[in-house]
Amino acid sequence: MAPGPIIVLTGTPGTGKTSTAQLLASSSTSLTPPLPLRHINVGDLIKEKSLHDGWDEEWQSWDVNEDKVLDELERLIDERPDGEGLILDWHTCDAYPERWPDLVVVLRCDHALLWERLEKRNYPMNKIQENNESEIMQVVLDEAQASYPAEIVVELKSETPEDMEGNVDRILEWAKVWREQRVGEEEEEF
Ligand SMILES: Nc1ncnc2c1ncn2[C@@H]1O[C@H](COP(=O)(O)OP(=O)(O)OP(=O)(O)O)[C@@H](O)[C@H]1O
Repeated sequence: MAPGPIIVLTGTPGTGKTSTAQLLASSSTSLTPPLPLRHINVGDLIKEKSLHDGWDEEWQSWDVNEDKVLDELERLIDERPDGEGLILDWHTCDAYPERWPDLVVVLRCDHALLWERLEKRNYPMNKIQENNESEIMQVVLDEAQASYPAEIVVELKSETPEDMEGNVDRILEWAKVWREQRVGEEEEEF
């Protein structure tokens, strides 16, 4: 069996990547036949495996070492079991090699709603402002569109629980079609 798809799930912090990825990963096993999608929270991985060069006090975040992150992700990609796909959940996406993603999902959210979400998390004001401006200026969407072919980049609204459920359904539908195409290609090669 061939490996499953690599889905890049990106967006400004607070747009709902982790919540969506968790629902997507848990729902993916209920497909028939199952197409397990493993959720990789890249931010957590950076902390757990120390893939950084220390803590940035001003921005209250880790100074990420991209080379280490890419090496670790490459290892996870190469070692994934047959049939398993990966969801790469991170607030940036242009560091990944172009060959990695089969789908790039950019979550979007109204900036006032995003402000509220980040305030609830007790983010420092400079970080709330920076993320808010970034969402208004669609920085992550531009980054995704500049880095990957247009046909694999999709922008999805993530403002309500219904949006999230609809987004997960859409991604699962995409995964089913992706798998059918792969099986067809394998049969042709055979
Ligand atoms: N579609 C949605 N509808 C309602 N609430 C949402 C939605 N998406 C996210 N939220 C809420 O917004 C907050 C941030 O969500 P989440 O942690 O999933 O975002 P994130 O993009 O992964 O953030 P970060 O990049 O900082 O990890 C959470 O409280 C979550 O419950």
